[in-house]
Amino acid sequence: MSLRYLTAGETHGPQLTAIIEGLPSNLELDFEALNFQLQRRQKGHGRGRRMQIETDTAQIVGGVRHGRTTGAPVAVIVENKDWKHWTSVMNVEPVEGGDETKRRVFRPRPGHADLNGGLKYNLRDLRNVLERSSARETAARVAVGAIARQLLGRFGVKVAGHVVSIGGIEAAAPNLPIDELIAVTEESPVRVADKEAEQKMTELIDQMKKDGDTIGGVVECIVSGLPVGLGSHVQWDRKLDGRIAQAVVSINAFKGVEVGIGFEAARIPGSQVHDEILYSEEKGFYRGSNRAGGFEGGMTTGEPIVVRGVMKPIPTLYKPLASVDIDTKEAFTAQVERSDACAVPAASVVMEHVVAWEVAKAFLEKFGGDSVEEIQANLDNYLKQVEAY
Ligand SMILES: Cc1cc2nc3c(=O)[nH]c(=O)nc-3n(C[C@H](O)[C@H](O)[C@H](O)COP(=O)(O)O)c2cc1C
Ligand SMILES: C=C(O[C@@H]1CC(C(=O)O)=C[C@@H](OP(=O)(O)O)[C@H]1O)C(=O)O
Repeated sequence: MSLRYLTAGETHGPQLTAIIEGLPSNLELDFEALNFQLQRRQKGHGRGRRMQIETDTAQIVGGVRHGRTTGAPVAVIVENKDWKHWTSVMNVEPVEGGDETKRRVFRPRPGHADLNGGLKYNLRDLRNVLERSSARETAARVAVGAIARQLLGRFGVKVAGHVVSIGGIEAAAPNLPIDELIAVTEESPVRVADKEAEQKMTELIDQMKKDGDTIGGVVECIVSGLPVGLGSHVQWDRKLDGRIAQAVVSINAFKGVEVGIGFEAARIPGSQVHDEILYSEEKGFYRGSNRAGGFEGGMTTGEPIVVRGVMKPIPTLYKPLASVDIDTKEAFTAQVERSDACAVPAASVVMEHVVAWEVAKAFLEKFGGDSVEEIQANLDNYLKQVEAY
C-alpha cells in the first residue's frame, strides 16, 4: 500500500485532523522536532493576529506506541485555540438579526475561494467555503510532512527551505551547505540567506500593511542525500518532479513551480543547461553541475532536488477590491476578514513539508517494506547494485 494521507477540519473549528496510512513500523518519532516544524510555520514577518492566539502542537492519537510507529494508520490532531472565540458562529444556525449572522460572508474576496466555492457547493454563507479553503489546513500538512521528514532523516535524507524573494526583493543565492540551511533556530525559524535583503523585505511588508495591501514571493526547497532513481520515466504519474510540482501548486496561493534553473532554461542554449556526466572511483557517476535540480526523466539523479514555488499576494485586502453582494447583486467592496499581509516565510516551511511528503512516498515505493529495518535492507541492496553498475 502506498503512503497516503487525508486532512479534515475548519480554520475556526475545534481542530485539524490528519490520518496517514502506509508508514512502516519501528520509526522512532521525535515529537519535539515535529512541534518545532509546526512552530516555524507560524512565524515570519507579516503574519496576522491569529498566529498570536495559536501555539500549534501535534497530538498523535493513533499508530504510535512508546514513541515508535507500529505500522497502523497514524492519526494526528492540531487544536485550534481560536475555536473558543468562534463556537457560536460555527455551531449556531444563523437567525435573522442574530449575533451569528454578523460573521456571514456574502461579499466574496477576489483571489480567495469564496465565490467559486459558493457557486459550486450552492452555499449562501461563503464562510462555509472560507473555513476549509483557509491555509490553516497547512498546519495539518506540516504535521504530516514533519513525520515524512523524520522517515527520510532515518535514511540520511535532509530537507531545507528558504525565502528567495518577496515583492521582487531578492535574497542573494544562498549557496549554503544544506546543514547550515537546516540550522534554523527558535530566533530565526525561517531562513532568508541574506540579512540585508531580509531587512528590506520587512520594510516592504510593513509598507504593504500600512497601505492595506499584501505581497507575495518565491521560496525554495532543497532535498539532499537521495539515491539515483526515485520516481520513474515509464508512466506520467510516476514522474517524481511532476508529483512534486502538483504538491507545491496545491499549497494555498502558490501559482508556479520551477525545478532546477526552471524558466531560465528557456533563455539559454542546451550547452549551458544540461549537467555533464562525470565518474570517479569514490563517487561513482556524478554531475559537474545541478541545473536540472536533481531530476532527469522524472527520476532523481542523485544530486540534490532543488524546487522553487511562487506565492501570490494574500487575497484578503484591508483596502478591499471590487466585489458583488451575492444577495442583492449590487457592487460592493469585498469583505475583510482578519488576515496576514505576507505569509511567504511561513509558506516556505509548508513547501518543505509537502515536498518531504512526496519524496518519502517515492522512497517507500522504491524501497518499501513494512518496517524501517526492511526498508534499510532494500536500500542497502539497491545501493550495492548502483555501486557495481
Ligand atoms: C501560510 C499561508 C497563510 C495564508 N494566510 C492568508 C490570510 O491570512 N488571508 C488570506 O486571504 N489568504 C491567506 N492565504 C492564502 C489563501 O489561503 C489562498 O489564496 C486561498 O485559499 C485561495 O486559493 P489559491 O490562492 O490557491 O487560489 C495564506 C496562504 C498560506 C500558504
Ligand atoms: C490560521 C492560519 O492562517 C490563516 C489563513 C487564512 C486564509 O484565508 O488562508 C486566513 C487567516 O485566518 P484568520 O482569519 O483566522 O486569522 C490566517 O490566519 C494558519 O496559518 O494557521
